[in-house]
Amino acid sequence: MKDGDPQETVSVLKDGLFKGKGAVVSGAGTGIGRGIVTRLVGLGMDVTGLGRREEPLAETAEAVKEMPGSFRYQSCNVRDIEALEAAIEEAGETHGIDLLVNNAGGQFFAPATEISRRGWDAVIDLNLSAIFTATKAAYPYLKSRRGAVVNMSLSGVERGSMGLAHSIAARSGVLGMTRSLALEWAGDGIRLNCLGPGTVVTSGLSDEAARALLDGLLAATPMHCETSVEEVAELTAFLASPAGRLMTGQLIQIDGGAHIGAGLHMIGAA
Ligand SMILES: CCCCCCC/C=C/C(=O)SCCNC(=O)CCNC(=O)[C@H](O)C(C)(C)COP(=O)(O)OP(=O)(O)OC[C@H]1O[C@@H](n2cnc3c(N)ncnc32)[C@H](O)[C@@H]1OP(=O)(O)O
Ligand SMILES: NC(=O)C1=CN([C@@H]2O[C@H](COP(=O)(O)OP(=O)(O)OC[C@H]3O[C@@H](n4cnc5c(N)ncnc54)[C@H](OP(=O)(O)O)[C@@H]3O)[C@@H](O)[C@H]2O)C=CC1
Repeated sequence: MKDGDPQETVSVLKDGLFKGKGAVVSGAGTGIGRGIVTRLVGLGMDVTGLGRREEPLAETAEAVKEMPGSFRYQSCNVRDIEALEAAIEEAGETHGIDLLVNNAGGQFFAPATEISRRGWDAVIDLNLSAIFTATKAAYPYLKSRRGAVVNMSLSGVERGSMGLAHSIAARSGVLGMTRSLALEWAGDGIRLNCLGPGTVVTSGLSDEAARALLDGLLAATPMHCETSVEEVAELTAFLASPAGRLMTGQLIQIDGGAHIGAGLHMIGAA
């Protein structure tokens, strides 16, 4: 996506769509999270952003300050259960929750034999347990607004992946949880879905080891292209919109066909 404003290029939703609506986005200071905040605030939403570091969150605030909605942020480690519950409650009381985006996440690449129990627990806490905590804490607010949840997953999560046993286990758990809560909460009008982005070039993928993977990831992607932050943001907003009214319990892979192609899951096999 090289020409023009990348968000303009993929924008299909109408201005003011989310005026008066509220959202919580975790991992809001960087990469995909910042892109999602930017689109939601651009569409008129009042958004609370969470993350551990204040500086990137403040940069997100600066980037959206002239937009139609509003953005407030709170430093919060989503692995701290009480802090996360309190942050969700505060956001719910401040502007209501029509949309919860569980985006904070990450892992390290390592073969299973090199993942210690503490390393396993760290990745499960961040990518599975924190999502359960946030979603459960948001339930009363989601219920009163007939809201939506978008959980950030990975392309190819159903296939498994070399070097990501912990992360794939966590995100498979999130998919199971998403589908189970989609059933339990359908009567409340709450919808839950997972998004599986392919390769998104963000700061999270900028260290030397990760960059070395990029060529392999793109070669294994049938469309040989990256997924843009703006594409993930537009799809997230779509899922919260009236057009997404009947979508629940889905894993939507936005990845140039990566999950049906040669196999990102074999990266690192050589
Ligand atoms: C299907 C294939 C798709 C491929 C595409 C994949 C694209 C994915 C992209 C992204 O996810 S982008 C976002 C990327 N950003 C990150 O991943 C960064 C986030 N990572 C972290 O924050 C941390 O790594 C962590 C996993 C949350 C751990 O955080 P914590 O601060 O708790 O860690 P430590 O206290 O340092 O260590 C805890 C424990 O973990 C072990 N460990 C840490 N790194 C490694 C490693 N590289 N290899 C092996 N083990 C590691 C560490 O040693 C500690 O264990 P003990 O030594 O105490 O036993
Ligand atoms: N980039 C990619 O190719 C892909 C990414 N994904 C997933 O998308 C999501 C966003 O990734 P991306 O934007 O690329 O990566 P980033 O590393 O830029 O974003 C991760 C965000 O999560 C926040 N975060 C991490 N740990 C915690 C924590 N314990 N408490 C609160 N916030 C935390 C970080 O903020 P802080 O450090 O300040 O806490 C950061 O803002 C992740 O779940 C990632 O795994 C999925 C597929 C592909």
